Amino acid sequence: MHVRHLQGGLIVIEPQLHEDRRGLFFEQYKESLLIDIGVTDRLVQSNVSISHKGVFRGLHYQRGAYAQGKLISCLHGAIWDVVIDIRPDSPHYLQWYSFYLTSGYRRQLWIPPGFLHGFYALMDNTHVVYHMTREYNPSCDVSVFYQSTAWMIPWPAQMLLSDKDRDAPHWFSS
Ligand SMILES: Cc1cn([C@H]2C[C@H](O)[C@@H](COP(=O)(O)OP(=O)(O)O[C@H]3O[C@H](C)C(=O)[C@H](O)[C@H]3O)O2)c(=O)[nH]c1=O
Repeated sequence: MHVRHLQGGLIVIEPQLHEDRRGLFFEQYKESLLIDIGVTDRLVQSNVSISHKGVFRGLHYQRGAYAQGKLISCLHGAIWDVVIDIRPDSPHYLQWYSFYLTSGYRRQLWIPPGFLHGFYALMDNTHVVYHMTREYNPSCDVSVFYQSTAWMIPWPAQMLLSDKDRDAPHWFSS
C-alpha cells in the first residue's frame, strides 16, 4: 500500500494490487492499516453511487457530531473529486483540493471530517464507493451551492445536479 499525506489531513492511498490470470484483487481497506496512517475513527457506513457522465454530486457535509470522515474510491469509470476545508480553525480554511479517481489507478482518497465534498462523473456508469466514520443523519446533512467567490473552482460548464444541489444555499448564506 502506497500512502501520500497531503495538506489538511487529506491522504491519497494506493492499495496493493494482486493481479493474476483471473483478474484483480485488492483490499478495499483494513482497519489496522488505516490506524497506522492516522485514520483512527472507525468506518461505520458504506455508500455506493452510480452516475451518468456529466453528473455532479455535492457540495455536501454533515454538521457537528455527525461530521463524516470519508474514504472515497472509484470502482468503475472516473471522477473529478473536489474537497473544501471548512474547519474554521484550519490554516487552510476554504482551501480547495481536487483529485482524479479512476478505476484504472485504484487510487483512494481519505477526507477527514470538516470538508465539503463533491464529485463530477467523467464517464457514464461511474461507480463510487465511499466508507464513512459517521452514519447518515438527514437532519445534519447540508448541501452548499457549488459556485462561490469563496473558492473560485473552475467547474465544468455543464453539470447535471439534483434539485437539492441546484437550489442549495450559497456558502455564506448557509
Ligand atoms: C447520503 C445518503 C443519502 N441517502 C438517500 C437520501 C436520498 O433519498 C438519496 C440520494 O441522496 P443524495 O441526493 O444526498 O445523494 P448524493 O447527492 O449522492 O450525496 C452524496 O454525495 C456527496 C458527494 C457526498 O459526499 C455525500 O456523502 C452524499 O451526500 O439517498 C441515504 O439513504 N443514505 C445516505 O447516506
